[in-house]
Amino acid sequence: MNIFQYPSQPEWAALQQRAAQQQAQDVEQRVQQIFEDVRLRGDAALLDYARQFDGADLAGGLRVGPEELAAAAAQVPAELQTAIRQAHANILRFHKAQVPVEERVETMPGVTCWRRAVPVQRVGLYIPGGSAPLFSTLLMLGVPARLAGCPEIVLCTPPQKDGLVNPIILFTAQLLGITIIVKAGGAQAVAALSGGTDSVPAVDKIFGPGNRYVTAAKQLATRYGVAIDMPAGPSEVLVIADESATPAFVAADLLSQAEHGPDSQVILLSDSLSMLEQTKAEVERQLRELPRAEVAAQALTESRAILLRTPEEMLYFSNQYAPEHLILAVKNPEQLAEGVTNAGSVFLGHLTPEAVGDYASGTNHTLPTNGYARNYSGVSLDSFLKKITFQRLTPEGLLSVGPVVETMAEAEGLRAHARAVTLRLEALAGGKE
Ligand SMILES: NC(=O)c1ccc[n+]([C@@H]2O[C@H](COP(=O)([O-])OP(=O)(O)OC[C@H]3O[C@@H](n4cnc5c(N)ncnc54)[C@H](O)[C@@H]3O)[C@@H](O)[C@H]2O)c1
Ligand SMILES: N[C@H](CO)Cc1c[nH]c[nH+]1
Ligand SMILES: [Zn+2]
Repeated sequence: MNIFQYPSQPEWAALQQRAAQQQAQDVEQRVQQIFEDVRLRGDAALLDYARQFDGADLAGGLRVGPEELAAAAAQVPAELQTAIRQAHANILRFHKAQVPVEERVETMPGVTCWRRAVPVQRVGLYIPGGSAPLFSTLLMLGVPARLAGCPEIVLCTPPQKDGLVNPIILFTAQLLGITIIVKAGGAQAVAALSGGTDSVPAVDKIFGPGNRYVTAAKQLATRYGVAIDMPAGPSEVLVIADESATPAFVAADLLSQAEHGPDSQVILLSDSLSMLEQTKAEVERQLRELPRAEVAAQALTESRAILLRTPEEMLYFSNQYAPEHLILAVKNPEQLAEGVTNAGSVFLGHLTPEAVGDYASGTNHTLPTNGYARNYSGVSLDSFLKKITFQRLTPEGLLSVGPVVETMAEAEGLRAHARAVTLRLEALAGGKE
């Protein structure tokens, strides 16, 4: 982890660059090939890629069968089952509070308009499984999908080498009542969801994070008329720490995202050189104790510790970078939080590690990365709903709004629009309605 002291503003752009951006073109080409192959060869291509990328022989088929599903719970320790149930309850509670209220609005006398939230009908949930089976991500996607009432939920996740799906993922799927589970990962899973194959139903919207192949494939899927939640790629955290922070806590927070993958990115900002130096030393010390030290160490080669002058300057840097996660490890986090304009999710104070949002506090951990926090929100109940507007006019309503429409339509030169109103107004005048 390199320390940069008081970089000038023109130097900021390089420090804010994501490592993943540099290889984007190679990945896009590869993903395009995979996509075309799956759309052409369907299940046969999925089976080949499972062998090539996941080392799995799926002779038994691409779908998880009832026996595999039923056998899962017995392999999940009771303590973990209880923890998953608690996280499920918290996530459900937070997302339930997002249920929209259907309100009828009378814009003019007799003109009533309303908006109804309707679930996206067919959704695909991608659950990463490459280097770690992220069953927590299934809670983050499955809870809002079920709450929204999506009638068809298709889960895709890479198979283990033995051709089975991780039992904790299956246990979580059962808890959520999800039964269509496909053993496919990476770009090939996204391609299958976007066009359908014999084993994979096509969906209307694809959700879920993943590595750079998954993220690039989701973007490609939009060209085929499929919606996506957002580009949620390699994990990131930016920590703003002042001298009140505890270096060991900050180091643990940085490492918690670095351990996700070699392309994760972590950034530390401080107005105290001593805080940067102590945290760097802590990172090196704690790194040695991690089972995924190699992965985290690789991510740390692209990480930065940056000395800036004031809390305002640190916030300005962070808003420009637009991190997926922002930790405010400062004396007065509430005040600093007021100024946050670009971030996926924000963690306030010294006792709020980012890890609680990853698992169990209740907020969603599927968040925009790679600077997309500038223009996207994280996944929420809303992501699984479409809002359809409705309206109905009474005779009084037609009399009040009709002339407005006639005038505007004539001014736009759209006579048929005007006539659609005029004919009805004449009918009303003639007593036909
Ligand atoms: N942004 C978020 O909200 C969020 C949440 C959780 C996880 N994540 C991120 O998700 C990612 C999970 O990545 P992962 O790799 O562990 O699992 P993954 O499931 O995303 O990817 C595994 C798949 O990648 C494909 N793949 C691997 N190497 C390939 C290659 N050379 N060419 C083509 N395809 C290849 C394979 O098909 C494999 O099945 C991490 O980067 C993590 O940081 C992000
Ligand atoms: N930090 C990840 C989102 O970037 C989510 C996650 C899953 N498990 C642990 N963490
Ligand atoms: Zn995490």
